[in-house]
Amino acid sequence: MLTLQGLHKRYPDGFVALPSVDLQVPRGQLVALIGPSGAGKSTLIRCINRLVEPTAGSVKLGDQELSNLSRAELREARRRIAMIFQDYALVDRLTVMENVLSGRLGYVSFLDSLLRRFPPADVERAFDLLETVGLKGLHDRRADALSGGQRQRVGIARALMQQPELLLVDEPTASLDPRTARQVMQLLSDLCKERDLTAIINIHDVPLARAYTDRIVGLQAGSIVFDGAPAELTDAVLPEIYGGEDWDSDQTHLDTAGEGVAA
Ligand SMILES: Nc1ncnc2c1ncn2[C@@H]1O[C@H](COP(=O)(O)OP(=O)(O)OP(=O)(O)O)[C@@H](O)[C@H]1O
Repeated sequence: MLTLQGLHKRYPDGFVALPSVDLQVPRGQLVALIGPSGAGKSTLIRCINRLVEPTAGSVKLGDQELSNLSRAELREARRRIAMIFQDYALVDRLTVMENVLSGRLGYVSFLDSLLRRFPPADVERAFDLLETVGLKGLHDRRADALSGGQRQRVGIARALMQQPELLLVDEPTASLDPRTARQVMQLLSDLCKERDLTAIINIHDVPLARAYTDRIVGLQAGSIVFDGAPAELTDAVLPEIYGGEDWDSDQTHLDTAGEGVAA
């Protein structure tokens, strides 16, 4: 269970991105975080692993309070939380296998990490994960020789190498074509179910959020204005999250025929 209580973020320039967020996410749930640009989605997910430092409030993963950990304790706790990025954040000049194994860097000694020495069990697991994400046979390929969809699959395999309890996913499909975006969302959904993994996905694409997640949380100006099952996110509710006028002119994005057109 992930529990956020009174989570508050004020940036150094005084801007309050999150006034006070309360959210509970049970283990195994896949949550889509939606909302207009600037609503605070990235700030919220980054406050969970403290890539952005919350100004006040509580972030608990299971029984562990994350918001007051020392740097060393935080490093340890971050093993439990993996992140997947829109731009994949791979090292281009390294192979697929090296990128996937880098998910274990938090577990090996400093020297071993410098020399990129990993235990055979890790290498074996990396091969298994590459098969799981549909990249069997591509372990020796340089990361920059992959398609966008393949790169995101490497990012997912690297995240899973960490054996995390929580996945934080930042716009995983924003750089992908609609078909590949659906495949990536299906993969994330399957993996969460199989592994009882909790995930929060910051996503702009409402049809994809509706199709592939268990729960949708709508943010507006840093506050939760919708929290419900995908079926409850009716077209009538969307203007409450996105603001009426802008949304009306964007109705084409509401086509839920399954084509994930980025809004
Ligand atoms: N370092 C910062 N200093 C000041 N304000 C910031 C900083 N980072 C973000 N903000 C502001 O906080 C608000 C929330 O930003 P955030 O990136 O979390 O929104 P978002 O919902 O993820 O937007 P998008 O969908 O466009 O990525 C925005 O108004 C943004 O300008």
